[in-house]
Amino acid sequence: MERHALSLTGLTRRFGENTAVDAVTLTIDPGQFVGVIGRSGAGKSTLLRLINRLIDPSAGEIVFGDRTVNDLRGKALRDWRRHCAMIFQQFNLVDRLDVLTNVLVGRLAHHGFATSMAMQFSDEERTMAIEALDRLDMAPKALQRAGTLSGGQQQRVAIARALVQNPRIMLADEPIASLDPGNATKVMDALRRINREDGLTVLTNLHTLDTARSYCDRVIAMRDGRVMFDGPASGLTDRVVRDIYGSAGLEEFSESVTSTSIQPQAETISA
Ligand SMILES: Nc1ncnc2c1ncn2[C@@H]1O[C@H](COP(=O)(O)OP(=O)(O)OP(=O)(O)O)[C@@H](O)[C@H]1O
Repeated sequence: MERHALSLTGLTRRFGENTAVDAVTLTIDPGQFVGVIGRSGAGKSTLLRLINRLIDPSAGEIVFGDRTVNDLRGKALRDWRRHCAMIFQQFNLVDRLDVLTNVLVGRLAHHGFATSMAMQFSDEERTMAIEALDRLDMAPKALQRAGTLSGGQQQRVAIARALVQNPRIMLADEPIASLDPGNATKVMDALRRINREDGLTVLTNLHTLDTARSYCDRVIAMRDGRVMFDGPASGLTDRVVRDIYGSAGLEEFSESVTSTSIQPQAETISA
């Protein structure tokens, strides 16, 4: 796998008068597990969407290895999006399709028009999809309709779908915001395992401080589009958080959602 640093320089995105991401400059080394935190509207989602070019920057540069991502067009841009797998708060699975087919959807970007329209996949791709599901303890559900799974199970299927893209970077936009604590822990544990086993860079927006502290090597705190803190999770003391967010912000981010000590809970829907 290509292992390159991702560098953002002066990255800016304006929506009319509003500057959602304001001159962000940072470098993410390969294999880092990075959490982006900040209050609602701080620019976290916009930052992720800029990186995978779902939206275009108003100014600044995104560089991955020797590739200037903000200049990419056409096939090169499609390849980049394939290299940056993204998972979302709402999972975005096709409810009526089975789990295995949902994972195989992650392979479509590797296909030409005809085979992708026909949803034709090779045996090798099916094996790859089953292996990805197995890593997330979801292989037994491969033939079940995605819509019948719990939220935590759906998110793990979404991670498997992202993995079969063979990504260089995994972007996760509030991946646990809709999940109960037990499922949130399983999803974060899965991301951490992939990060450690594959050396895959993970960049995830989180809305709880304790999750960032438990899982991230590095935390980036944003406010009004700017980076207010960038450092190891251990540097995020209550004092730093209060300085960045004010005391109201501290309460907002201190609530507990995941904890490495939480025992896995029963899934809300079982097969
Ligand atoms: N497509 C858009 N059009 C106009 N304004 C937008 C658009 N997307 C984001 N914004 C604005 O940019 C700012 C940053 O939004 P963003 O969604 O990146 O914040 P966030 O930190 O991810 O918030 P949340 O935690 O609520 O998702 C907000 O003021 C938002 O209203």
